[in-house]
Amino acid sequence: MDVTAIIDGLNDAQRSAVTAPVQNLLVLAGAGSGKTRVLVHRIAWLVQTENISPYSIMSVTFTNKAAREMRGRIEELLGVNPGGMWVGTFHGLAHRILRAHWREAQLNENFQIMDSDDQLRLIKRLCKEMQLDDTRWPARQFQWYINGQKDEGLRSRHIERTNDVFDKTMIRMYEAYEDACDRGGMIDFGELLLRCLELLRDHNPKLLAHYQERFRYILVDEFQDTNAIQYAWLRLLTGHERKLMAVGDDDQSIYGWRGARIENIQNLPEHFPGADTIRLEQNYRSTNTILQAANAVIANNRGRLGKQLWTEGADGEKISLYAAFNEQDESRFIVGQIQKWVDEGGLRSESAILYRSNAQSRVLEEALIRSGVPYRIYGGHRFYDRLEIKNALAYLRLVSNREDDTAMERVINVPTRGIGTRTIDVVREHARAENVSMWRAANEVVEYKKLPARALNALQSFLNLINQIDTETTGTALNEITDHAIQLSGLIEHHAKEKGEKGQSRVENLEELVNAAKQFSGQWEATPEEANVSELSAFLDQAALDAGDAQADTNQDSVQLMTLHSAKGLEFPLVFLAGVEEGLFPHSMSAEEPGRMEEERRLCYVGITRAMKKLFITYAESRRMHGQDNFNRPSRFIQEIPAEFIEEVRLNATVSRPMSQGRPSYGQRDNSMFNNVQVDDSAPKIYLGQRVKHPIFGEGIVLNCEGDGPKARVQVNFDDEGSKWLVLGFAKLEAL
Ligand SMILES: Nc1ncnc2c1ncn2[C@@H]1O[C@H](COP(=O)(O)OP(=O)(O)OP(=O)(O)O)[C@@H](O)[C@H]1O
Ligand SMILES: [Mg+2]
Repeated sequence: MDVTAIIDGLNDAQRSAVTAPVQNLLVLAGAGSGKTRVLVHRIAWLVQTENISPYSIMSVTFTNKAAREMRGRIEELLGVNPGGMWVGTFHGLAHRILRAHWREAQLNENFQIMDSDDQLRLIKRLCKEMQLDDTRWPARQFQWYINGQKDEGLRSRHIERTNDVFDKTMIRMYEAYEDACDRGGMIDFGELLLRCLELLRDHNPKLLAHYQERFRYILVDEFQDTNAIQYAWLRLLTGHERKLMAVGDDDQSIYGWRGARIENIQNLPEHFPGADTIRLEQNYRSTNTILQAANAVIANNRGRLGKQLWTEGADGEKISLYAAFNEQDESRFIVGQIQKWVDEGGLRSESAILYRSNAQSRVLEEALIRSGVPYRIYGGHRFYDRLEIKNALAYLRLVSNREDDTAMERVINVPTRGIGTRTIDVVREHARAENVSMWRAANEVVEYKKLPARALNALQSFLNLINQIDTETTGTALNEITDHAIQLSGLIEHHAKEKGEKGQSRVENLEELVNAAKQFSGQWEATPEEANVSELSAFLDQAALDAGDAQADTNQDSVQLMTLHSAKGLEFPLVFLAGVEEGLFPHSMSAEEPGRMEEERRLCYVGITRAMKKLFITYAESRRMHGQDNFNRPSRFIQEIPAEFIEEVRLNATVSRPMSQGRPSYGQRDNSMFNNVQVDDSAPKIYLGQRVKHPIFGEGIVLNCEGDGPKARVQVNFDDEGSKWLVLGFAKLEAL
């Protein structure tokens, strides 16, 4: 047996972690210091030198993708397939135990896992049965409550009773939900862990003993993001044995909003006796510049466990900061840089675009599609595949064509409006019998009164709703039709009621669709073949094409797009952090709570440290969000990076940031962004970032200004004519 392959290529600290005797261990270290590498090598070491069978090892990772990669790397090191070893996510592993012991866990043999949409549908049904008014008691709120309780390991019977109506109703729903799940043999994600914990802890000491004996060593990656129940589960499985290796980084804890507890790292030495803490301080991933920038940003957080990270690597290139005029310009810039990278011999798959909110991907995707650059989105749907977008498009499709049965089926009761399955069955039946569309059938069912009055009313109001959206928007612009449809349909309100980031993100996506419509109008010109096609149906076609434009297949070299959250643990030679603006990142939702702001900063630390060679940070001076133009300031995180590590890229010119007065130049420009340029009263009031129109050059955005009064000069970036300097007094600019 050759162990050199396992310990070669490790530094001293890494080697001491890998070769430590079988005991509890905490590896606490910053990004890119080789934590995941240590974990993989330790598994190989245990198998090779401690004679622990792969069958006796469990390794917990954060995503299934990470689990697959880990398996591959272990196999490479060992030279054999580590069959029998359990590598997976907490949910995946709990699922495995439940499948094997469904009877003991009091489940049906064929129990079904519900995803979050199924779960919501069930809760809605219960709301109706319990006659809860869904405006006062949105189903999402129940869902959020139930999942939160399960993450804490609590069933309805464990929750303290109060006289508070809110608490009482939540608990009542939780009880009804538990019953319905048990009857139907269904289990949700949170239930996987909770049920497994109870099975081992409360019901079956023999089974617990079996697994405690079986697993002689348990390893956990990304330990900083474990929540209460995951932690309890680990404590149970390790028992009194000393056999846990946890690797993590308190600075990368980014799931606090989903119940992750950073304290689990602090408590570890107490709950897992004899745990040695090993710190890794050398970073192997990033250039010195990138690493210093990350260190400087995270230094602004308080209460850190404190780590030093250094690298032997070269300084590398400076971080490029690009101030885009708007989000279109930002995307164009990013795509241009990626093309340059590829032209110089790089791979597309070496580049990643990271963003804070899902909605940001649309404009980026469009720029990539326009330039024919293949891309993949991780941990999320492509924009036009997202549930809320498909629903909104279904309304538009019905407005455009009443005979579109798929669209009708999709949204007839979304959001819920009292049209039950029975009603839909009757309509379907009628459509089939008469060989007409669902729409016609629904009209006839109402006309012939084929259902009880309540059902008929509900159906009639749906038909009216579609007609109303249509008539009220005849002759209006495409974005207004879209806006009207998402408002009147109740989709916006429906998602706005959801608690948490998901609802917020769905609302943002819907608003983004309005932006997409507006942009489409600006670009669309009917070809002769399309003379009879309305702008709306052309828009719908394009959306369908975009959605059907198969995600670049795994083998194709493609750019990686993902949210910052899903980028955890990964690394890429070329990274773009897009939309680094106040309000977007840090997200406005985190502004009030100091704890949340620190979590945003950790997210920024995660983002910066994904980059190996080159990092671009971009922000837009004007961005359409929530249906209006926003002029956000550059993110505070940019200001937290020392100026020496940054160079600004602007209008094809690269300038080093002047250090005069110790203030970065963008800070000054940023302040002026909100001040009107002083001009005499006859000239229009122009401010930076504003859209203007020139009689000859057309429309553009004001980028810069010099001087004041009528002689002031402004720089305008015209959509078609490029950037020009003009004297304000003569230019006849019209503010738009
Ligand atoms: N001793 C070493 N010699 C050479 N390369 C190393 C060494 N240790 C780690 N690396 C490389 O450094 C990079 C980062 O390692 P790894 O992903 O394990 O870090 P990490 O601490 O898990 O990072 P993160 O906190 O982002 O999850 C990888 O490309 C890895 O192969
Ligand atoms: Mg890692």
